[in-house]
Amino acid sequence: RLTRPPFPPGPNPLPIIGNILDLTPKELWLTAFKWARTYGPITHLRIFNKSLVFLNTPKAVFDLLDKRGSLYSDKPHLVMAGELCGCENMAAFTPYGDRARRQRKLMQKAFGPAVIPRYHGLMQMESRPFLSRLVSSPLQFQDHIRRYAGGLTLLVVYGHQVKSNDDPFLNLAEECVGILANRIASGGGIWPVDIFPALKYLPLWFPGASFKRNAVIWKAKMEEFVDRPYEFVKSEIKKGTARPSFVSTLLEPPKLFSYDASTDDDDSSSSDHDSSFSSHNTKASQDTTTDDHDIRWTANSMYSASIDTTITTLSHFILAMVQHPHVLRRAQAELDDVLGTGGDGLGSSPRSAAKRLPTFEDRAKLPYCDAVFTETLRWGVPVPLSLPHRLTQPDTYEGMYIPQGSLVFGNIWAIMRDPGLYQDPEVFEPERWLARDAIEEEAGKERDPRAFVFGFGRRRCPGTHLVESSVWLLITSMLATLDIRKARDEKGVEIEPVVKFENAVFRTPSPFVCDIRPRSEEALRLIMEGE
Ligand code: HEM
Repeated sequence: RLTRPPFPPGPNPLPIIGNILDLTPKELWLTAFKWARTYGPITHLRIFNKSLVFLNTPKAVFDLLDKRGSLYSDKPHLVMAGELCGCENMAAFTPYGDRARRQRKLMQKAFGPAVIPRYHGLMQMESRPFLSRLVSSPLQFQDHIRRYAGGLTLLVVYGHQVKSNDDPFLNLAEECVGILANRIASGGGIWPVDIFPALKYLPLWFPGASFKRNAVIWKAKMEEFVDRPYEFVKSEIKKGTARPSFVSTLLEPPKLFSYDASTDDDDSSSSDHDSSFSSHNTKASQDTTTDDHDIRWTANSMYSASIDTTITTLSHFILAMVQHPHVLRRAQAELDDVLGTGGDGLGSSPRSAAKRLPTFEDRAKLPYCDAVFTETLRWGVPVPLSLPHRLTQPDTYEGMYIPQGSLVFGNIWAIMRDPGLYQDPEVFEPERWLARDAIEEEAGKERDPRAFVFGFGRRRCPGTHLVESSVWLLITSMLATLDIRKARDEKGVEIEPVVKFENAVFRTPSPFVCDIRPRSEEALRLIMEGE
């Protein structure tokens, strides 16, 4: 003790309980940001005998979470979330080891970069109904995004097609992701029982054991969330009506899903969902040690992780457009130039809307739209403290001691709001990404929000490549066809959107009032085509 280096700096702990009173159940990233400004690249807190470490600079996150990934890729064993609430098998909670590697392999098969082009057709097919739902009930935009994101993953992972916002699987997912993110993981996910595991033996009726009574209810919900869509696929397989999907292809022995990278190029234009899997099913996978349990939980992990993150990102995009009409107009002008214009100029835009919806082939010609997407990720910071990693051995970094078992948070919020990295970081300014080679140059690469907002090292988000395509397509499709602006009251006065962030893990804006409508009659026709 006397010879080891000091802990990283941080707020003074109280005797025994440490810094527990410094933690906030909501928006912990705002407090962690203040610590970063006060204490520098690393902040250390102690909760009873557990260390919490916040890494506040790109150098600190890359040095530790990336370069020392073999030490920093475990996940905390949380008695409350994992054992009592039954989440220990979800990918984001799986300890680093064989099971985590098997799960990530499966996710790579479903959503690795080379596979994504196979879903392009499906995304394009789903984006038009999304726009049409948005136009018919714009105030429910978060419901529509939920349906799009959940629907896309449900179709790809379970072969289930969502037909309404009231879909039972979508409702179940919303309820469970809400419980997980805002109840179980509230305040960083540390409960007294995580500090004193013996508390788990308290009988349910015992005063102060309400956490256990809640855990019983939440665990039952989580199991239902994992099992119901999975059992659905099994029964569809039995009936012979299963759509090809990630789960069905892994479950049907003669059609084990095998991903063969050499076949990517010739299939990239595939435009129907079925071909994402079925055309590649003939070759049985030789290395499949996957069992029912792995498939069940991996499928659920991808599904549950895709919904809130996408809702959050796209809600930030809509908010940014409402608050920055000049950005919307510039992006629309770029799209009009590339897609061609026509029509009557119903909307307030200087032009009258694009002639067709954007496709992935247009992307290279739309640098400003790409800049809007990049800036949305930076400005919105969907998961501001990432998810905690656990350190498996004691470590020393720049003369500071980080104890074994520390929970380590990449403080993405502090990085995305660092004026040393991004001038006027609070300002939504896509132009910052247009400076020549802003992202390609070495210095630019280090600033690219994609290097941060999806987490770090061996636990980095496996959904990044899907998001890169699906969110880009939705953003550009909305820009091409819709005007997004402030709503007006009955006197015609603009209503400023009021936004609150009341979450513990995701930075999801509360629903806000805005006006979303087609840019022109022609845009409306384009949206409604095929309805
Ligand atoms: C804009 C959207 C998204 C953002 C910002 C995002 C961000 C993140 C972050 C910050 C993490 C924690 C990484 C870490 O521990 O270092 C994560 C983990 C994860 N994400 Fe995403 N994500 C998004 C969309 C998705 C989608 C669409 C999927 C599924 C298709 C997905 C699946 C997962 C899974 C399974 C994990 C846990 C990985 C592990 O612990 O090994 N995410 N994500």
